[in-house]
Amino acid sequence: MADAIVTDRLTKYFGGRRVVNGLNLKVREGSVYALLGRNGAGKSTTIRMLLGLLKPDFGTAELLGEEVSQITPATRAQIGWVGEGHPLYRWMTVDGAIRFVRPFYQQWNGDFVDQVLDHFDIPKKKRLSKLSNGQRAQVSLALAVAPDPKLLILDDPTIGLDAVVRRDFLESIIQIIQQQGRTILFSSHILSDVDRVADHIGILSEGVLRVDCPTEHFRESIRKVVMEFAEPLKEPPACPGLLSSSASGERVELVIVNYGDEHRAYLDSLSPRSMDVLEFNLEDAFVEYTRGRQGTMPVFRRETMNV
Ligand SMILES: Nc1ncnc2c1ncn2[C@@H]1O[C@H](COP(=O)(O)OP(=O)(O)OP(=O)(O)O)[C@@H](O)[C@H]1O
Repeated sequence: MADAIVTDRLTKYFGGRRVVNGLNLKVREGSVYALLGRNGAGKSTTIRMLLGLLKPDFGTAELLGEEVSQITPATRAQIGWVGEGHPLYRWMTVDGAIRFVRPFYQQWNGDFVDQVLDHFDIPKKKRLSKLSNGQRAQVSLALAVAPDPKLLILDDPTIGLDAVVRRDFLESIIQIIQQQGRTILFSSHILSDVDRVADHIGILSEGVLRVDCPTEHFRESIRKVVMEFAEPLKEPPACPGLLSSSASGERVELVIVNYGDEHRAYLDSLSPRSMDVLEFNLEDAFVEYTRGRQGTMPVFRRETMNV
């Protein structure tokens, strides 16, 4: 299947610091790809380069098969996006914002915009400056989806939305877009949303893409092993893929990446009195993975994992 987004060694420096570092990103057509990372990891900078809002210092990016710096108006019209903080001209009314954005696109699903505004009780005559942050977010998401884009790029779209709106609205947008085999790339810190809607995740750490694999694969690859021994160990066991370990008396906890039969056989050989292998949800797996130093993080990539 073709890739809707391809970057090749995409790099950005700010003040001599490399904040996006040789990024090779591939987002397959039809996928919902979540770009994750701790604060300052480089997500918005990456998205701004993809959208042509920021010039890379090195490397290239292609959207829908066209190099970002030379993208044609016809292709641009097939890309919907929402920037961080939902930027809109706040002096406009809701209706005015729709009339302003509408002529930029050949296709426009006006019914969808009306349905969204009705559903969330947003009066069309009201100025954007008089709406709440969450209501403005709803308007800007509706405007981004109205042209029925082939590719939707959203920088932290759930900022300012309450839990009900997040579920109701974001998920329905994703369903609508995905039904037609469209592609979505979004950044987020709400891992429960990501777990529900994203089929693939990328995790940036200090501008480096350390993880690029199916969401489920990442979640299931990280396990916590809790062991009780007859007496305290002199030092916690070391094994390949060990992310962290802690020991308290006879109890030892290990967090291990790519946990498998070899780990089990090795840990069994230490003759623990008991051993439990626990699964993580996506948020806990993300926290365990990203809380360490970058140098100690194992890499999960399509090319190294055959996925
Ligand atoms: N215009 C700029 N000038 C200088 N430094 C910048 C600029 N924009 C971003 N940075 C720096 O680049 C790094 C990456 O920022 P970026 O906004 O891409 O991170 P992020 O992953 O989106 O973070 P967050 O989750 O907090 O939004 C940060 O250290 C930030 O301070």
